[in-house]
Amino acid sequence: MKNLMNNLKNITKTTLSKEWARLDRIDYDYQFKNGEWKRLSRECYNRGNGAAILLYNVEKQTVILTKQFRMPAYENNKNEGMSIEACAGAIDNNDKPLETIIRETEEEVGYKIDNAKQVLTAYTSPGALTEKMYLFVAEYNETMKVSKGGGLESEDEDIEILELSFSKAIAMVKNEEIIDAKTIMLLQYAQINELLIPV
Ligand SMILES: Nc1nc2c(ncn2[C@@H]2O[C@H](COP(=O)(O)OP(=O)(O)O[C@H]3O[C@H](CO)[C@@H](O)[C@H](O)[C@@H]3O)[C@@H](O)[C@H]2O)c(=O)[nH]1
Ligand SMILES: [Mg+2]
Repeated sequence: MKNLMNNLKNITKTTLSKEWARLDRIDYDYQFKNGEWKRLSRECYNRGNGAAILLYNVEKQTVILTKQFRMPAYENNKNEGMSIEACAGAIDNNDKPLETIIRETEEEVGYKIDNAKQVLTAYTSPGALTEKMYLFVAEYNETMKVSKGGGLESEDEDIEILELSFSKAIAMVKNEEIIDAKTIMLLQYAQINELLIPV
């Protein structure tokens, strides 16, 4: 690919690990603001992009979230392994974010949605991950519930489905029971744009 930045050249990539996802070391010459060139090196973890969705119900003033074990969070803090998150999934190579999120919503929480709106796009950790997340919202109701959800056994997913009042979810952000970034962004998006109103 053509290099669009003229303060960057001689980019080489070395794959350090390639099991579930790929860890590359990328070496490059970088020109600082003072004009000086220097060879630098950064490790980039590539597990593709992702999509996440906040399901909300205006009549009931509720949202659907998931709870699952996350080893990286547990590794950081043994009390934080069980993570409360908006439904989310990795985007397969040729999929569009919308296709991914429709599929993941059915697999993880059992709702067949027809109307999802993309509202935010965010790098989740641009110093370390190549991942960009596409964030959606959609209304849900009981007529859309088509299966029990819980995730794919074939992928060893073990997902608990939570239906919470919006007020409770916002309170859980404040008291740090919800500490997943994409989930906080989506809940705050809903609050700022008054999709739901916490009491
Ligand atoms: N064997 C194996 N399985 C893995 C590994 N890493 C993840 N998995 C499993 O692969 C499945 C992927 O499930 P998805 O629903 O597609 O993704 P996700 O884990 O929910 O991640 C979503 O949210 C993340 C941010 O919190 C995003 O990073 C990601 O892109 C995606 O949107 C999960 O069951 C997960 O446990 C690994 O290193 N080894
Ligand atoms: Mg998931």
